[in-house]
Amino acid sequence: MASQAGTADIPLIDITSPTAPAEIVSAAATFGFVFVKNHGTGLPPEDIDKMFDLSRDLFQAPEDVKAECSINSSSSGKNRGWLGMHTETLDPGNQKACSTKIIMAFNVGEFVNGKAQQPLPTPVASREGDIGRFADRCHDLCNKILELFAIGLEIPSSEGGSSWFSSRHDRSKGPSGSILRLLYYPPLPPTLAPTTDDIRAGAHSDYGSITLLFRLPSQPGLEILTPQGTWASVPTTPCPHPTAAPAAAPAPGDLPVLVNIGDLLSYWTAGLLKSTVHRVVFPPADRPAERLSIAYFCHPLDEARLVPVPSRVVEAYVEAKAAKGGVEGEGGPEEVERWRRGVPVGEVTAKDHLDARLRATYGIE
Ligand SMILES: O=C(O)CCC(=O)C(=O)O
Ligand SMILES: [Fe+2]
Repeated sequence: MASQAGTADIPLIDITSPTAPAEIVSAAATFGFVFVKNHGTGLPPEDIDKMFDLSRDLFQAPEDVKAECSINSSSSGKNRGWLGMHTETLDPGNQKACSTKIIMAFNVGEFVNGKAQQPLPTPVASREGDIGRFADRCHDLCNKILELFAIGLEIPSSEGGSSWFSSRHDRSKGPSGSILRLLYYPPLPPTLAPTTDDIRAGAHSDYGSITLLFRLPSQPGLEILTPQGTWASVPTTPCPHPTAAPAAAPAPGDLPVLVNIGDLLSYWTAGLLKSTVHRVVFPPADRPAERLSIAYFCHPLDEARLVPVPSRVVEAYVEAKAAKGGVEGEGGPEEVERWRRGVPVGEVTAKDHLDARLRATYGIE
């Protein structure tokens, strides 16, 4: 098992800066995670706070109210709705059976004309508009970020240039597997002190293109697996520069947005952009024991074909990797070969990829 390291020194980026494309590619290629300053995201801090309030109302609702919108119900649709504890097995080999709920989530799929395409639990049904607007803004931010990646990867304008990725995430062209997920990690009763082996969310990588992650200032717990095989905690506020004056505690919505690369974008870039394994651990005893977070999993259009990215930066990376016979931990010759072929075995479209991951995680067919 990986040992504990310190804190991950994940860079903080201003997406409106002219240097953002190079900075974001470098952070994604090094850490797979990057902090994005709230400024320029199009996500007003008040909206983020409002989503946390809504999330609290949802999770405080009685179990039977939430269960009406279960992910297993036929009216919710694939990968949508309420998930209780053991519905999700992120890391079956290492996650210990803890006899209480360790993670609860509500997955909201794409809206059509401002309407959710699944039942919403009573406590939040009247706030459908807020949820839809937040998901839309998250998607728009993801597209801004994907544009920065396209610029940073120097995709020629003859091939689509800065919109190479975002055009494949343009929801006006069709459905995608994008999901807004509200997460709640309940406090453990004192009789159930977690052992060091108990993990709140098992080690996993995300499936899609990129994930936006919103957390609360007083609720750490997220850790990433470093290339050295150790776990490093991800601070809720980026580490200040050593010489900077200590900042006042930020309000939740003022925190930078944490962005991470998913498997699909990593695959698409032959492993240049890293899809980093991460997990959520229990907090030290002096911290509030419950934890809330919100994730937006951005996926390409279902029918987006997984063709090679026309980028000389990616190509140079592949050539360098091939020359070394593949780099350990960054995908070997097989990955290089898959990328050269352009189409992974059995996965022609983004939907093929997502379906394969959902089958492995939830047994969803
Ligand atoms: O709650 C968190 O901080 C992370 C959640 C996560 O990684 C996920 O749902 O994929
Ligand atoms: Fe995740």
